[in-house]
Amino acid sequence: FEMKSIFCSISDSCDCDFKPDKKGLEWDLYKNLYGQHMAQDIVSEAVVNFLQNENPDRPLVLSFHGASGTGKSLVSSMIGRHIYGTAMGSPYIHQFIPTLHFPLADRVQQYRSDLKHWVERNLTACARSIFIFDEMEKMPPGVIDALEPHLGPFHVLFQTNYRKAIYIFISTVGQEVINKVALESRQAGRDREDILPKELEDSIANAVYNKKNSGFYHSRIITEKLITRFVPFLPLLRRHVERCAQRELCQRGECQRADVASSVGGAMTYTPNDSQYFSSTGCKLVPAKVNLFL
Ligand SMILES: Nc1ncnc2c1ncn2[C@@H]1O[C@H](COP(=O)(O)OP(=O)(O)OP(=O)(O)O)[C@@H](O)[C@H]1O
Repeated sequence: FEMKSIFCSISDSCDCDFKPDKKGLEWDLYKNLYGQHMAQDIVSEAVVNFLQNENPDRPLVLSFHGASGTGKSLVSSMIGRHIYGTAMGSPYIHQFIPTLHFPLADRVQQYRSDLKHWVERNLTACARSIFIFDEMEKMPPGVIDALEPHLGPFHVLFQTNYRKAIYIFISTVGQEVINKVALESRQAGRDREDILPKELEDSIANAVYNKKNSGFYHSRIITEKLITRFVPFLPLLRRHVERCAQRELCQRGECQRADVASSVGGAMTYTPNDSQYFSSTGCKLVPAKVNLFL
């Protein structure tokens, strides 16, 4: 480990066992992520461009937003899989879960210092590390700002290159804004695929900045515009839920049971009450419902 760190500092190019499969990532997003045209486009473009760059001038910082079960964790594991060949098993992919790693609001100072040192240590060992912060809505405010200096364009500190890292933040904050735009668009008879990221980005940034008791509340990461892209995940429709069910069935060798996929679609709860467009749990309960109907 020591030798490797020294080598990495000197060469400024410690890429670990970084073997990006850019085509594989694009294909996986296109084929296996349903109903999320914005996430497909933004993630493909941002990640592929970033990976192509031998010497990026700042890290890639993505923030995923949307309701539960819409594919946020799925996309973060796709990114991991196509960069390090394994979703979460790689020593260069680090996942933080606030309720586990930062449970106490009165320990913010301690968490800040732990987080900063921990990220620095990992980037010294592997400049292409990936850091995934799940459930940002549950992180005590202030903790994440410890990373502010690392997310910007300036950092080559103590010979560690901080600009090759990928940070992914995941949260449900912003779902109201996203779901509102999805609903209005549907009511206006507009195609779902016509919703553009630029209609949502500013409102998502506002929502996270103003959401009390959550990770980005009054965070300088937002005011300093250190998030490369906000990635909106739309609420899923019944047809997407049925596709999730169909895929689950195929994985179990029951591909022909379209009747089960349809029953699963029928068994979900949909919102809003009157029009029943959007699955309130996305595809999350699909495996459980498949068990029920199979
Ligand atoms: N858009 C989608 N396309 C295909 N499969 C999906 C999609 N959304 C969810 N799924 C399926 O549902 C499961 C749960 O989704 P996922 O964990 O990605 O949700 P999430 O958005 O991260 O929600 P949460 O915040 O509750 O964790 C995934 O493993 C995946 O199989």
